[in-house]
Amino acid sequence: MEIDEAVRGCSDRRMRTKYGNAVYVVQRAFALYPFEEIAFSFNGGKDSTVLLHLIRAGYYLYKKDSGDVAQMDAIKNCPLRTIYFESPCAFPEINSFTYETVSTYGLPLETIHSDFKSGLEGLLKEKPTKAIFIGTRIGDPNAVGQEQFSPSSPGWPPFMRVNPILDWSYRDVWSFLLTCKVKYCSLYDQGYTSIGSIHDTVPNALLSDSSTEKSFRPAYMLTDGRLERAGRTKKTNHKIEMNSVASNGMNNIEGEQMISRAASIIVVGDEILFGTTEDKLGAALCKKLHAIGWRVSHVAVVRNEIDSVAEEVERCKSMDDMVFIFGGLGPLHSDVSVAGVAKAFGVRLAPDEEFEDYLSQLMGNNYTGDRNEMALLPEGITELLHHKKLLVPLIKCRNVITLAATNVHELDTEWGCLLDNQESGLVQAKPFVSKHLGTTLSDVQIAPVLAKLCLEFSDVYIGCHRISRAGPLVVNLTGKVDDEFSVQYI
Ligand SMILES: Cc1cc2nc3c(=O)[nH]c(=O)nc-3n(C[C@H](O)[C@H](O)[C@H](O)COP(=O)(O)O)c2cc1C
Ligand SMILES: Nc1ncnc2c1ncn2[C@@H]1O[C@H](COP(=O)(O)OP(=O)(O)OP(=O)(O)O)[C@@H](O)[C@H]1O
Ligand SMILES: [Mg+2]
Repeated sequence: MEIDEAVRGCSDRRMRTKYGNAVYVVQRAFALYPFEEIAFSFNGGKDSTVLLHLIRAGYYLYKKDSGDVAQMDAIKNCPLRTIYFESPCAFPEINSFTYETVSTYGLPLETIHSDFKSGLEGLLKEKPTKAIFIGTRIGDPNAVGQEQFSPSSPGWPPFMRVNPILDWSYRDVWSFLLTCKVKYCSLYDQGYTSIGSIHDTVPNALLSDSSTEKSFRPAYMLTDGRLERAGRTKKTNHKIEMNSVASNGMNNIEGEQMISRAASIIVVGDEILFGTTEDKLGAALCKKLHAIGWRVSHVAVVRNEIDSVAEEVERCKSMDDMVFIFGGLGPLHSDVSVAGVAKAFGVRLAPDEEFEDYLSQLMGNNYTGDRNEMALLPEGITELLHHKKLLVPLIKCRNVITLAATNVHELDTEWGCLLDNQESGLVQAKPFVSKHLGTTLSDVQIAPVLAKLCLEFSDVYIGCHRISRAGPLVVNLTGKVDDEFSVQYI
């Protein structure tokens, strides 16, 4: 079978792994459901073209494994029921490719001329349909929360959505199509990277060829797969939307400075709780936040357990403007921080191609790329914070920033990068002003004075601490200065 041979014979280990997992899903679907009750949702797009060839390969392997050896030569194609929702707004190139392809591969086509939901209702009434193969991939707007086998949503007719390429990246799709040398719709060679209707799809501007006017490079040349939908004009790109919300960096409008900001810090480390290591980073970060006028509401040390991290993140993320996490980041069994953040936001971990590129550059041959657990980041909520001084960008999930620093020196660098980066959301707030007073008055003498001051100046922080029981008491007064240089307290 030519697809199976092409992939198994290629040198791209990651491709072979992705292919192996996807054809396994296809084979299980054939084992689970009667062949005539399975359909393939095909629309001539690149993802469904990949899926078509995976289904052909999976069907061949399924038949081979079931001992249908006598017929093996005959199984060049997979005569699976194929459904196409044809719309008058489809590109003519998509329509012609779809029709040509089903004819080339002997697919019995059922064309549906209504919207997805009512079309599927009609289909299920007409013919029992238990499962439908779909080319959904992580990163598609409708992929969030789906697995390789996901029942249709409430309100939709009942069937199993089978998504064999759910974990494939944009680059995986193109590696496969090019490795197998299969035909794909001609629009992809004209700069289209994801195809909707003629009204909402244009070539991806990131592929525009500056040397020749109005010409675009082919879709496989797009390097950042997250921007594959940049040519879908009417729909907003989730990532871009998030960036614009978060684009309130240090040099932002003065109005931002009036707002009081609070952060919490979560330190992940069994070794700190065992008492074998001392946390220095929490204290250093408190100082840095204080220096830019942020209040630290809370520093917590938690165990290297997904649930401990998740519970703490869940508490802090809704309480404070920003949450910082240290520790538990990397490939070790105890590195659970990112998984804890994902759990706190109720999303799963999904492969991030860009992050993976950084890791493979950093680790060279030690990073194999087919086991990419370290490049799994919380789906749909992750932004990468880049800086030329960082070898690997920092991970920001909504208002939670995961720091990679393991000592104070590394923290200094990362902090500088965060302050430089507009997307970090670290706005400069009004600075604090602090005064420290020492007194040898006894606690009993000073207590009523401080109580009165607390009542009178409720927006000034008044704290006390001692170096020793017998020594002097240090009183700390902290507030913020307003524009007229009088004290406007927090
Ligand atoms: C065969 C098939 C099954 C679908 N099942 C569901 C479903 O169960 N729930 C749902 O919300 N959308 C379902 N959809 C709609 C898709 O989520 C999505 O809206 C559609 O693929 C359009 O994607 P696009 O906006 O990227 O073009 C289904 C679509 C197809 C083709
Ligand atoms: N009009 C349609 N008819 C049949 N199936 C469809 C249709 N639109 C979407 N699908 C199914 O949903 C999947 C995801 O659609 P999507 O548009 O993201 O991918 P694609 O069309 O294959 O590739 P591209 O992202 O380049 O447009 C398709 O692979 C296909 O299985
Ligand atoms: Mg499409």
